[in-house]
Amino acid sequence: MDPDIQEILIDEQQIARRVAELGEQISRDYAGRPLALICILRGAVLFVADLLRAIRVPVTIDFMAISSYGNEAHSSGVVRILKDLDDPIEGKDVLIVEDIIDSGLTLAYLLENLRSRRPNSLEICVLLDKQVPRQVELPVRYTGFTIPDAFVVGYGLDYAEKYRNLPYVGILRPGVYSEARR
Ligand SMILES: O=P(O)(O)OC[C@H]1O[C@H](OP(=O)(O)OP(=O)(O)O)[C@H](O)[C@@H]1O
Ligand code: HPA
Ligand SMILES: [Mg+2]
Repeated sequence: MDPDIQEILIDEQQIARRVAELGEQISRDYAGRPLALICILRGAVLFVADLLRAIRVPVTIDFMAISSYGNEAHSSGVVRILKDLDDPIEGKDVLIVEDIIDSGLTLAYLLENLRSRRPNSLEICVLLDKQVPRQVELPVRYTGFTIPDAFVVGYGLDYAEKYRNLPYVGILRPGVYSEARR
């Protein structure tokens, strides 16, 4: 295990099993409706790659890059679009794919922004739902796992751009980000 990781929360096999279940559920729900996935870069890239392969109905994928954490362990509160979608979503059945919902600020911003583009439907799929008092309540349709209030990394999630390559989701040793602040 990486020495910066305090504890593995969700291992590779648990992730694979849950992603397969989500793929089946999404395939049932969207049967007969062409589905447009929107992957929120960068954190959701591993999740979406696995989820896409678990979906058995016609599906397209587009990418949007958003950032609010920068190199910090807390949200800056300012959500910025770093890269917009390539294709219009008007009239489409859209599913936003995110790695984690924490404060909810990123998804609240995205919902409002994407709703204004008039999709036929707009739903949210998150791998991790962190149990924190939400600053904004959000209708999350598909959730992989609920996790405790700790800063996690791995399977796409980073701290200061590191640890995205870990195959599991683990709690980052708090010393790693407190030492970085000095
Ligand atoms: O619910 P919130 O408090 O808004 O936090 C969730 C968001 O924060 C992280 O993105 P980040 O800004 O770190 O960008 P990244 O995906 O490129 O790491 C994460 O990937 C989510 O998009
Ligand atoms: O716990 C987290 N880890 C990584 N990125 C995040 N963005 C919001 N919360 C987190
Ligand atoms: Mg990040």
